[in-house]
Amino acid sequence: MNDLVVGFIGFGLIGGSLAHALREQNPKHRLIAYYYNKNKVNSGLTKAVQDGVLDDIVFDLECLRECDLLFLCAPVLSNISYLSKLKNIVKTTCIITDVGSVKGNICKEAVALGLGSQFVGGHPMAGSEKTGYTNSSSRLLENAYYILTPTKETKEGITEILYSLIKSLGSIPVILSPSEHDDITAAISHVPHIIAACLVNMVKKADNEDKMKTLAAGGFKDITRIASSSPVMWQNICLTNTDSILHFLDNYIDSLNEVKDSLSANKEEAIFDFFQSAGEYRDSIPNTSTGLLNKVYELYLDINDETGAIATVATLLATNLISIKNIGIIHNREFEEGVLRIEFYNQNSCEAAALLLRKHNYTVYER
Ligand SMILES: NC(=O)C1=CN([C@@H]2O[C@H](COP(=O)(O)OP(=O)(O)OC[C@H]3O[C@@H](n4cnc5c(N)ncnc54)[C@H](O)[C@@H]3O)[C@@H](O)[C@H]2O)C=CC1
Ligand SMILES: O=C(O)C(=O)Cc1ccc(O)cc1
Repeated sequence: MNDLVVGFIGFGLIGGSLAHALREQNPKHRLIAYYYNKNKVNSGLTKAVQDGVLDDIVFDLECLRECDLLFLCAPVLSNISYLSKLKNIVKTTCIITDVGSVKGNICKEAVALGLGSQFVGGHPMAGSEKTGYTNSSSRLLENAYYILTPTKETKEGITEILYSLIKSLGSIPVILSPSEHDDITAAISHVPHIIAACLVNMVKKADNEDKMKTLAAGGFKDITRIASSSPVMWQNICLTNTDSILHFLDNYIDSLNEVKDSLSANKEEAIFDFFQSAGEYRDSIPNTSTGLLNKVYELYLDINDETGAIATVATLLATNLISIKNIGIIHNREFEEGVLRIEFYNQNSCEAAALLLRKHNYTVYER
């Protein structure tokens, strides 16, 4: 990729992670971030300059005139409001994209302002409940799906350029329409965040002596981790993807009422089926999770059912200096016969192991 001038508006967890990844991909890109308050500069931005991740902080949107590529990385409503301010500033050749969790409104606004031809919506499907540059890392984007939503008017070639750039940063680009994006993310991200917050608030209300908080175990913590996310960010998401969120919230309320009915009527079989069908679908979700917290580097491998087969694989990897984090036979619906699952410490080891094992005629599955 050529040396680019890349601008950021909003420079926290996601903006910072993109900047890290761009810097690693090509140290010669010029990376600049706009900040809206000259008198109280965000310490993350100053740190990014010290780290050599940013070249400059600018306080005037006019300074973004030189950008070849502009990432809007503030909360969704702020990103939308910047488009009208940028309209008479950016070059016509500048590609404008955003990273917001909702895509319909911003794509519509870009078209309405006449910026549709140079705008492509973007959304890295990776992140965490943490905020700010200090929590950012290029690893956040590694192997993460990164959705791109061109507008009806995006000029030919623009989406392709962004697609290649995203790929070169280690993410997996996927193209969707803005409405399909908003529907999918309402179901798999936005409603689950609301549910996590509801669960926490339910316990908070009932927990008069903090006994519940003290005793809260792994399951509760797993399902509510995302309740610690930025309230501003989630307020913005709820205010912009309202229709899709309401639709899936209605479905969710229906399913809660079904469970309630099964419990009230003591329907043993229905209660069992409820948990079983959820478990089956949950187990079928690929384990190649994204984000800093749960990244898993794993391979699956057919091996002969004979003594020493696992040891042979482990020895082959060890003699090639590839460290194993975990190894074991697994059985699930996808691999009915059972396969060997090997987990590694990082992406490089995982890729090197796949190459090596294939060279030794093993059948390797990467998910
Ligand atoms: N946190 C996550 O896991 C993910 C977030 N997103 C989206 O990325 C965007 C940014 O989120 P994060 O980086 O997580 O949040 P963050 O809170 O870490 O960073 C947001 C940054 O925007 C700045 N900002 C706020 N209002 C601004 C304004 N009016 N003008 C300029 N800058 C402003 C803040 O100072 C902060 O540095 C949001 O639109 C969010 O929907 C997308 C994928 C994952
Ligand atoms: O922390 C998590 O697991 C998340 O779900 C992070 C996240 C938050 C918002 C998005 O639009 C995408 C990903």
